[in-house]
This record gives sequence, structure tokens and C-alpha cells, in this order.
Amino acid sequence: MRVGFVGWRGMVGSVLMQRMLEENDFAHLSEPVFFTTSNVGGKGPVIGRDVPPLKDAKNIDELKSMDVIVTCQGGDYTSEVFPKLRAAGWQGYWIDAASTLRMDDDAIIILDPVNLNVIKDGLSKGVKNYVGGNCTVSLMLMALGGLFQNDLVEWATSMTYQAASGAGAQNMRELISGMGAIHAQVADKLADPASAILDIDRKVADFLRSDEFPSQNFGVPLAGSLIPWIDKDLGNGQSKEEWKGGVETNKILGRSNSPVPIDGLCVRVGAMRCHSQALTIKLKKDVPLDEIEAMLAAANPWAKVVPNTREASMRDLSPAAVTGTLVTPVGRLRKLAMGGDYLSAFTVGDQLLWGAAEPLRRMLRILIER
Ligand SMILES: NC(=O)C1=CN([C@@H]2O[C@H](COP(=O)(O)OP(=O)(O)OC[C@H]3O[C@@H](n4cnc5c(N)ncnc54)[C@H](OP(=O)(O)O)[C@@H]3O)[C@@H](O)[C@H]2O)C=CC1
Ligand SMILES: N[C@@H](CC(=O)OP(=O)(O)O)C(=O)O
Repeated sequence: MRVGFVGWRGMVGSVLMQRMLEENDFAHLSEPVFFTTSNVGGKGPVIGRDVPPLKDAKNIDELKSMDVIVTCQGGDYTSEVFPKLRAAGWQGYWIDAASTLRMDDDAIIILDPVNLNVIKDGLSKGVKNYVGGNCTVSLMLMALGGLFQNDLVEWATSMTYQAASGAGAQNMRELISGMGAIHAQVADKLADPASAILDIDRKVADFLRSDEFPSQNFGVPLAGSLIPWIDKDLGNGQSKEEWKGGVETNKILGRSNSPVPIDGLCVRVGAMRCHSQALTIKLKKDVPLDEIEAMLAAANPWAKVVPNTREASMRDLSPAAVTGTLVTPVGRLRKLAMGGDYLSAFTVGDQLLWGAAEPLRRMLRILIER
């Protein structure tokens, strides 16, 4: 199988390369080929063996000779190149991290621990386009898959706490710069135990509202604040990120014809690369909590149930605990005051792993092992 990689040196692509090395995936590829939009003829990534010089990611003839193309290059690249490649008669498999093709009828959203049946059905029907889901959606389904598997969800609403990485590498840098700049404003006062906290606070607030605060990428401060809107304004009061929560979840589950209503508010917070979300779930029936916990834990090897105690929640259910790992813990599970069929849950997940690179890596493996 000739597999071409586009976007391998970006943030998502780098995580993909790292995971492929960890899982020894390249040993299963006879001919990995690496593409670039900026450095044709340059050196490819270090994967433990020689790789040919980088090829032009816009060259349709070069791309056409691939059996599979895996791209983390982004939506603009997909919009520009994918239609040309198909128009040129290319019949290969296209595996993509970008959202561009996700809702197309001839594309499947890939999250195999949750929808391997949908993926296998697509493969048997000759579907050639496989697209990673929105990070928030994938992470929610990795954690709560057990409830959907058992068809227990009547509706769900999620309030998200999304990391800077979802907006890109520059935004992660800006978050840290903002934290550092805030500290620098008040470092002398902080060092003095006798200084008044309200003086420190006033200085920080003035700085957050000033033009000096580094906010070129987000447009407003994230460090020391939050941003209650993610992605485009759909014009109906809903953000595009919130819209994705409903449509993508149902497409992944293969139930777009009988959708489960899922909606909520998406908020950017000052975490680096872990998205968290608090959910209120209306169950179809009053199932005992221990049964719910067992279903969640059994759904896949990564959904770890965290006991609903203060200590365990603080220790295991945070971006600091989860970042850089594949676990998608789910905790704060309890029946709400509204009744036995109302469940609360809180989940955390690394949005560059299950939220972006890992479903692509596993899809490639599914194709290789077919
Ligand atoms: N960020 C996220 O959380 C998620 C992103 N995605 C999708 O993945 C796409 C890629 O996202 P992301 O990885 O964040 O994008 P990046 O901006 O990190 O990388 C995209 C491309 O930019 C080029 N590039 C230019 N300068 C640099 C540099 N200094 N370092 C690395 N690459 C550079 C590279 O192309 P070249 O080598 O050709 O020059 C690279 O492949 C997104 O557009 C989105 O569609 C999906 C889910 C989550
Ligand atoms: N929109 C997500 C990141 C992302 O890339 O999403 P999508 O793959 O749906 O465009 C966030 O900002 O956290």
C-alpha cells in the first residue's frame, strides 16, 4: 500500500507521527510517502528508516499514485486539492482531520471504538472518504459511549471548557504569553507578602483590558479570562462548534435519521490541550448509578470511570492529569435533583490525541489490516 502523508509536521500531524512511531505503524507500511506545501525536495520526518524527499502536496499526479492519503493539513488544503484529485479519477482512500468533508453523504466520521460498525459498513459499501470528528464530539463519545451503546440517552446538553490547542499552535503560545505577561505586571507586588491583593487584582484587570495584552490570535484575552464562543456564528444564536455537537454525534452513531438532541454552550478556557465538558443527560429510564458506571467502563478501554468523590475528581478529572494521555476519564456521575432519569457527568480528554490524531491513525491501521 502506498500511503501519502500531508500535514505531518503541523501540530496534529506531529502528534500523529509520534503515535505511529509508538505503535510501530510504519513497520506495516511498505511505502510511506511524505508531502509538503512549502518545502518540496526537503527531508521527511524521522521514522526509523529512509524516506524519499518530500513531494509536492499540490501535485495531483503525485497524489494520484497513492492508495491512501492521510491529511492533517487543514480545511483549506482539503477544499483545494480533494475535488481536483477525485475529478482526476483517483479512487484511493482519503483520511482527513479537517472538518470540510465531515457531513458529506459520501464521508464517514471515524471514531472506531464507538462506531466500528459504521466504518466497516462503509468499507463494504465502497466508501472512500474517512474524516476525523470534531474534537469535543469525539472526546464526549469516547467517555460516554456506553450510554449511547445501550440507547439510554433521550437528550444531552454539554457545557464545554475547551483548550487553546483547538484554535491552533499560535493560540497555545498566546495563552502562555498572556499568563507570563500577567505575572510580569505584578511580580514585584506578588513577591511582597504585605502587598494588598486588591491592588494586585486591579493591576491585572487593567492589564487584561489594555491594548498591551497579547491577544492577536484570540482577539480577546484568554489567560485570566475565558471566551464563551468557539468557531463561526451561525446567525441563529448557535456557534458552529455547538452545532457540530448535535450533527456529528448523530452521524458518528449512524443515527442521523433518528437523532438524539444534543446541544449546549462551547467555551474556551485557559487549558493547553485538554477539552473538558460538563453534561446533563436525560436518560430514557431511571437506571441505577452502579449499572451506568459499569456500562461506561465497559464501553472501551480508554473510558475510565472516576469515583464521584472530591479527592478522586480533583486528582483524576482535570486537564493537568489527562494531558498527553489517551484516557478519557468520566466522573461527577450522579443523579440530579430533577429526578432519577437526570444524570450529570464530567469528562476530560486530550484533544490532539482522541480529538484529532488517534482516530486517523487507527483508520489507517484498519485499512492496512483489511
Ligand atoms: N488543532 C486542532 O486541535 C485540530 C485540528 N484539526 C485539523 O487539523 C488541521 C491542522 O491543524 P494543526 O495541526 O493545528 O495546523 P498547523 O498550523 O500546526 O499545521 C498545518 C501546516 O502548516 C504548515 N506549517 C507552516 N509553518 C509551520 C510550522 N512552523 N510548524 C509546523 N507546520 C507549519 C505545515 O505544512 P507544510 O509542511 O506543508 O509547510 C503544516 O502541515 C486543522 O486545520 C484542522 O482542520 C482537527 C482537529 C483538531
Ligand atoms: N473547533 C475545535 C478544534 C477543531 O479543529 O475542530 P474541527 O476539527 O471541528 O474544525 C476547537 O476550537 O476546539
